[in-house]
Amino acid sequence: MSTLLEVEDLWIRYEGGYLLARRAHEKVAVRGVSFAVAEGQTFGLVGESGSGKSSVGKAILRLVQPSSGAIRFDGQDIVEFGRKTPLSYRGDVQVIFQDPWSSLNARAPIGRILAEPMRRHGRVAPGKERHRVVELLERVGLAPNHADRLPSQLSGGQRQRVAIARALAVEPRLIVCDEPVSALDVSTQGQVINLLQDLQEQLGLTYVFIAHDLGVVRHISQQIGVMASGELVETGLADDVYLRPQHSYTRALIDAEPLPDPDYQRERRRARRTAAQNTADAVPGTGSGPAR
Ligand SMILES: Nc1ncnc2c1ncn2[C@@H]1O[C@H](COP(=O)(O)OP(=O)(O)OP(=O)(O)O)[C@@H](O)[C@H]1O
Repeated sequence: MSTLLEVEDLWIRYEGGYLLARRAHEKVAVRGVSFAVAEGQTFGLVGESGSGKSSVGKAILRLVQPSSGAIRFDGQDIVEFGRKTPLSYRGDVQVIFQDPWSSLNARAPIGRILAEPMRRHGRVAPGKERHRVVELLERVGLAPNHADRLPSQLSGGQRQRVAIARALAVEPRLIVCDEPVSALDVSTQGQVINLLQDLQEQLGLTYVFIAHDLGVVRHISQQIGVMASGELVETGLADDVYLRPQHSYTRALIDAEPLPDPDYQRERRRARRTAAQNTADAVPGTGSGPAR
């Protein structure tokens, strides 16, 4: 499997304005983050609020310019684009935000919201727009007549499906999913995650999936990276990170989940038993370990 996205030693600093000609403050939001994502796979990026996840996503989307480091997409360093981002990259890399309500034009019918990016990126032949819109709506589980409705006439889950369809309209290769289910109720969250997984299988999409809930990220990711204070403190296969976390911050993140996963609890009990056994084995005369 080939690597589609490679982030290498990424640093992002925000300058906080100037006070009496002196720099008031500088915020280092991302500190030397590196990871790679294979084509067709999902890299989950988790961490609490303010840990720097969205800043990494924005740098991939070219919404912030990194202070240093490289972001290679299909081998090309996109940091070197500087101020000019080619239209082809804007099409290849799309985003789904947390709040579909604020990311969709409230006054435009859904059909227009979907047709506009297709036209801009030359992804539709003249006269074929309605056909493509209906195709996209069906792909995300909506009905053709949703094309004539306004965002306000849809539920939160349906609006997020429209946001997904809009991302698909330009036939991207990579989608940055920035907390795409955080604003939805639990049953709708599951449906949207399943939809994203189905689309990945059907279209070979690659995702960077940002969330604060490790339980959600685990279900959709092959690899997970855990961020704290701008640094990637742990990375690995999704089940290893979730079931056998090495970093205390990762454990705290899982323990903070409202409904601890039974797999995780079972794995933690097993790890505690093994640790107790090892201690007993190492200290003569304690526990059930053999006396030496
Ligand atoms: N434009 C900006 N100017 C100054 N500081 C910023 C800016 N954007 C983000 N920050 C700061 O950078 C740090 C990382 O923010 P970021 O949004 O990347 O974190 P996050 O983990 O995605 O948090 P959340 O889940 O709340 O979005 C935070 O301390 C934030 O206040």
